[in-house]
Amino acid sequence: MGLQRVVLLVGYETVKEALVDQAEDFSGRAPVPFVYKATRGYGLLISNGERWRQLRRFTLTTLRDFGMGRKKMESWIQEENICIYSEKMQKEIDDVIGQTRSPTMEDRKSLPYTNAVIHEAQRFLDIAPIGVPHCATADISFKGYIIPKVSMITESEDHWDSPWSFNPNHFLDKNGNFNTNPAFIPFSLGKRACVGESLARMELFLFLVTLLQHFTFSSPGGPDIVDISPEYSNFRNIQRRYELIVTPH
Ligand code: HEM
Repeated sequence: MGLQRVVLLVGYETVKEALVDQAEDFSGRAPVPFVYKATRGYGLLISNGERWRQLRRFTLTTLRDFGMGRKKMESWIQEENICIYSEKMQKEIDDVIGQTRSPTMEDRKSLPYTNAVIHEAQRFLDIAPIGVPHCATADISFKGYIIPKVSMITESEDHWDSPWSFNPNHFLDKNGNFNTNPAFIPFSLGKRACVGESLARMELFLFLVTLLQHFTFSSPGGPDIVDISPEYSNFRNIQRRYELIVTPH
């Protein structure tokens, strides 16, 4: 962020109050120096004002035309792949889908544990820990403070039983049913929220379930030697590299 002043919004309620209840005031994108240098201010992510409005409308329409989050997209995603493992997820997937049929988004309702693990992985890995900084569109008033037009605004959250542990129970009720938590906002909220959210969610679910249907993933030194803390943590949390043993079923 260099020497620019930053206002940090902490806690889900504060973030929601700013990005949803006062959406227009907080819809500006801060000129993050390295992004600005790479893009010269062009493109949906970094632009502001009329250019951003037009790009956003165009992008959402185009993604919709390509079928983002729809049935057809589902069948394209089913043909690709990535990784992760857990015996419990594999058992749930075996019981509900088996190993021959491809998963569909409809299956998500019947796979609460797998769905909870995906949500917990996104929460815990926290790849964009401060989101993508916003800026106020004018001198605005928020919670009794005046935030000048150029201030940067970033986000942070804190709403979990054990925020620093990987625990899928953050997304399960006591009967093992999937339970959403409003503080889960990896795609952010409001007018600047991620335009790729439904595509990304579909990919995460279909990739993971397909992989676990066909492979078991293990670590050469056993699970205990895997360090799941990020190797670097700054604007992004960068995860460590691991060696994996991938065994087909
Ligand atoms: C797991 C995957 C993803 C995560 C966690 C993620 C997260 C985010 C976050 C936190 C923002 C900033 C929102 C804000 O400023 O309040 C964002 C913006 C954005 N995302 Fe994503 N995203 C993901 C995948 C995608 C995909 C697949 C696409 C493209 C199809 C995409 C396109 C964009 C664009 C264009 C913006 C800028 C929107 C704007 O400034 O108006 N993202 N994303």
